[in-house]
Amino acid sequence: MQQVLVVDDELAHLNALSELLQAAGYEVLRTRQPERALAIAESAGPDLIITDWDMPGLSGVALIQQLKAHPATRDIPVIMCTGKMTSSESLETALGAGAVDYVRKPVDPIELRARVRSMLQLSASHRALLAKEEALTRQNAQLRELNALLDRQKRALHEAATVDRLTGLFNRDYLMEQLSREFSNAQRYGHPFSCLVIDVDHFKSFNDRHGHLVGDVVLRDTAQLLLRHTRRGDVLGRFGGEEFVVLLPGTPALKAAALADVLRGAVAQAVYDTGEERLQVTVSVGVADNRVGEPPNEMALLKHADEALYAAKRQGRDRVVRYTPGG
Ligand SMILES: Nc1nc2c(ncn2[C@@H]2O[C@H](COP(=O)(O)OP(=O)(O)OP(=O)(O)O)[C@@H](O)[C@H]2O)c(=O)[nH]1
Repeated sequence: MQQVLVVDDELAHLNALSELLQAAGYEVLRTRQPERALAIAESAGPDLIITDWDMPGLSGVALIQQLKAHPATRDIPVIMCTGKMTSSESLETALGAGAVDYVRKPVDPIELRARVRSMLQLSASHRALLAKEEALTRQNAQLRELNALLDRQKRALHEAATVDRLTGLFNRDYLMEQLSREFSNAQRYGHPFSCLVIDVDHFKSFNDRHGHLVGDVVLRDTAQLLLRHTRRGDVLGRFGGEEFVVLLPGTPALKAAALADVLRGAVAQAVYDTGEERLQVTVSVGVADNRVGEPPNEMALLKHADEALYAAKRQGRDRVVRYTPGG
């Protein structure tokens, strides 16, 4: 049942209005004290308030202003009921304060019922709209959360697909993708493009001597060391096992070999302290670019770098060898 709060200091008016509304099927809350009306409105949350204008203590206009200032009662429609509504100024004052309508005293029962009914209908649709808006806001927040979750999952999937778990560098698949892309770009724009293949020397015997776990730590630390010495734009990844690849867009073989030697030297100087032993490893590096030997595609370039790496191994390891055709 819809609830109407009636506020009027005159008992006769209060009774008359209450009876009228009850007869029309509304539940009536009533008070003769406008100050109490605020508390009742806040706790009961009636569907409509009808208030007198002239009341001791708090006038109807002041009551409406206070109701409108409070978030819990702000949206309750208020009808001003008074004999004052003779001038358009007083009508303007009442509506300006926040009343949605007014009725004149003495109250015409038919008019009052009609105004109350239409106001309650309006208020019900207003509430339904507010509820829909709230539901939409909630759904929007849920959608935002879902989107953020999807983004996180997408990032995690992308990372799983492109990152090597042991070292945190790019993995073989990603390296191959980038190799193909950078090779095509370099060929299209006539830019130099180099590739380094870096392999830890005698890693099998290192593992045999110190254990696979220590071997893992060395691979991880070597990866970080290589990362520190490469630039943004260089693509560094673990190709597999104890082999790393660095793609150097915009870099010819000579400069790439200089960088390779910096990387080789950094690895050779690094000391891995196991607590019991201070261990060192070296790397051999093969260097090739898209000019020397004119590799027709990215796989040929990689093969050139691999051939240079094996030449470095043959020549005694811990060194950098540049690819030369027929060499
Ligand atoms: N700890 C560790 N070892 C690995 C990993 N992947 C490959 N290896 C080891 O790396 C070693 C590579 O050995 P080889 O390919 O024979 O080469 P090498 O002993 O390094 O000898 P050269 O390359 O000729 O200097 C093997 O013993 C592999 O088990 C890894 O993820 N962790």
